[in-house]
Amino acid sequence: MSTDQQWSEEQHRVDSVTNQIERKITTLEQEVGSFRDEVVEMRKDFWDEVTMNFSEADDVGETSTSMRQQSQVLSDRERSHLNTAAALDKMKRLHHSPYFGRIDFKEDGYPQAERIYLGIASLLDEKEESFLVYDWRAPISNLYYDGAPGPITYETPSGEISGDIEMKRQFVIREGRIRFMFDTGVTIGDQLLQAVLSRTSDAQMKSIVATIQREQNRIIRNDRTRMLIVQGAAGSGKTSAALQRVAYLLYKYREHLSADQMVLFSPNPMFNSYVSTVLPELGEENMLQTTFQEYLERRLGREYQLEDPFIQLEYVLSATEDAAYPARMSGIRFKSSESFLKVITKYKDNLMLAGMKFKPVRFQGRAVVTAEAMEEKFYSYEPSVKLVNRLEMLRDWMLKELSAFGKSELEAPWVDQQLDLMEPEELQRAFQRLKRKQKGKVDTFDDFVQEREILARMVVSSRLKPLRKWIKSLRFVDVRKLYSQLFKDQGQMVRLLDNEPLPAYWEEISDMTLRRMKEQELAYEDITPYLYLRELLLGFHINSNIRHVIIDEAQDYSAFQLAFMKRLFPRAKITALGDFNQAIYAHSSVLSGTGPLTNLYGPENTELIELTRSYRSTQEIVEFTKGMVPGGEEIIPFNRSGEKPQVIVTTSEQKHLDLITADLNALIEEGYESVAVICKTAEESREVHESLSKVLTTAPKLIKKTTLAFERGVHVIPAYLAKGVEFDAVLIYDGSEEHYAQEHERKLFYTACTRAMHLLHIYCLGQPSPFITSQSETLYDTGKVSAVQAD
Ligand SMILES: Nc1ncnc2c1ncn2[C@@H]1O[C@H](COP(=O)(O)OP(=O)(O)OP(=O)(O)O)[C@@H](O)[C@H]1O
Repeated sequence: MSTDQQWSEEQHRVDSVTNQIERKITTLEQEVGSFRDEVVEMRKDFWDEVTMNFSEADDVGETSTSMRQQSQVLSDRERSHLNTAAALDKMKRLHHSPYFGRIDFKEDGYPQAERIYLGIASLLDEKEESFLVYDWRAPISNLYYDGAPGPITYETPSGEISGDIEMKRQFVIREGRIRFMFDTGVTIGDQLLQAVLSRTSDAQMKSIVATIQREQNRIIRNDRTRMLIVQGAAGSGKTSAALQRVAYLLYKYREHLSADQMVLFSPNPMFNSYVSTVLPELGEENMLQTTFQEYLERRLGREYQLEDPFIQLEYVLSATEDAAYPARMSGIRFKSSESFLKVITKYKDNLMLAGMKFKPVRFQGRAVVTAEAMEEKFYSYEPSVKLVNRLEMLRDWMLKELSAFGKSELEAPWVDQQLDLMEPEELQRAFQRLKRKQKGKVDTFDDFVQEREILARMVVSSRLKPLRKWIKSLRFVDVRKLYSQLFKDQGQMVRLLDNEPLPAYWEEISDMTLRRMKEQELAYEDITPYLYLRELLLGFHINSNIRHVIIDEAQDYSAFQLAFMKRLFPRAKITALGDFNQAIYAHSSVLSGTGPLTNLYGPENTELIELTRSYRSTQEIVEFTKGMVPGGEEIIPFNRSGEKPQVIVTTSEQKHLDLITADLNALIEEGYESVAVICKTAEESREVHESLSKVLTTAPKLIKKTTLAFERGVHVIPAYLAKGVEFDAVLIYDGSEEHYAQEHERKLFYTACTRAMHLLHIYCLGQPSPFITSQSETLYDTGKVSAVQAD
């Protein structure tokens, strides 16, 4: 406990630092103002300042030098303006809460300990000699997160430093006043974390820099491994750690790394908005954010109707009675597997020898180059030449064939017809164009024969232009046929599989795939393999600018997709964050210790960090939910108490809805800011939303896969869209046996329940799910919700 004297000394320091910040703010505001005025003036006067003279060659040179100098001065000023504005912005962020931690570190060989204060940015004193505040990402700040009081060493760019941590202290400073202050031991104090976690949830995620835990710090500061896998329980801070890690890397490598060289793959667009404020809060620009589906749409969306993962999941969850269900499931598993990846790779290798499919080049219904001729040509090249290079050779040959064809068409009747249809002005314009192109070589229209030939050439060339473009972009490779072929020829698939068996229901899988492709559709499980095959054949569209790829909810990616991403970003380090207990998609989990994720770069380039402490939910909710999943006994709740989860059983739909309505109204009345009614599917969410809209005092919001922003209030949401986000209170709409009993529904149910921070109420229309009843009755209460009695 800190004494009054310590408190007043610290407050004194806060006051002094705040005063210095205020003085800096005043100076910087003046500087920003004058730079801005200067830039505005310079832009206005730009042309006056430049000496303009174009009469002689020398003068032109002088003019351009003058322009260059002037624009150099302008861009220097603009840069100064931006830098000063950024410094001002930083001061403003520090103003009301300049720091949150202190350590006293005595370096070996020095008589006295240095007091090191940590904040979200660094601050020098007025003489610019010593640090009043260190950035939380500075090397020395690591001591705060990683070290307990006692002897310690830490790394700096200039070598290792050893010493003793004599004290570690935490603050909460608001509006320049110390609100909390306490000294802590090994970890960053429970008290502050208690306070932070007891708050109500927000529409936007918050930064956690003041309370980063030791194991999270390992994730944040890990910058050596090529592949960092984080397996963490629900609410263990995976997303938080990932975002602070981005801020850390941007700081540490600020000379070489910018925000647009990092990309975060999120589970859905709403999640993007949920996390988008963390980095700006820390004074950094956001990294690029996208979803895997968005990427796929960009690549294939114009050619096919693409199924998204949510539609696939809806099918998996609700079509169990469908006769084709087992085959679809078997297909999903197979097409997401590493085996299928190998099949496609081998298939491509085999295509070097035989089996390529081409689309003929046709013009006005006539073959310019037949598919057979292309095949023959393709296989006439040296077999040792790479497939992509052979395609390029083929392309060049085809372009020549097309030119020859064009020549042979000059006398064709359709060309005459075309010329007859041209208006005189049109002819004149065409001629002018041609003249420009040929740089005056063509003088007049005198010679009729020459004129006709020139124009005919032009007409033919313009009509063949799309074909030329088509050939140049290698679209003559019939990827659709090649992919279909995999499902048409069972013998070939058996050979490609080597010794592995064909997946169950192979015939049905093949029929299903071919049928959908005929309709110009690709099932979600087919999209990545299809794209992979296309890229293998035509060359990978790689992105070498990206240096860090962060994959959140990594358990939702198939082995196939991850391998694909590895190729896509050849120069990137990957951080994959996930929880195998939340793997709700039909493809198997990729997060096991020796699983496909580790295989991507090999164990020597991979590090796995596990997070077992769960921060989001109260102890009671964690104790209850951890019993639902295998390995759950490892999950440690953070020491924050609340009421036990409630299980409310009803027998009539009307009563069910009445109880939920009363509960929601009571929660709103009590001041809960974000409440979710979590349903199983989108269809159920729509129906529940409709019913609740009629009876609730506050209009509920329906969350759909297209919802972009996350707001406070009452939400009705399908469980799979609630991934990654959290609510003060969660009401499971129907946790009955009928809804959640199958093994594949276990993780979905777990995911839904673990979204709750403070309250979890599970309504069951009928017998409760076995995921509830298989647990000790001491972990939950039954039917105590609100004044309304359950039946
Ligand atoms: N060190 C910390 N200090 C303060 N809050 C924390 C800390 N770690 C996690 N939290 C809080 O716990 C909650 C869960 O964190 P986060 O969403 O990052 O977890 P997650 O592991 O990604 O969860 P899930 O897999 O269930 O989506 C958030 O409210 C976050 O702010």
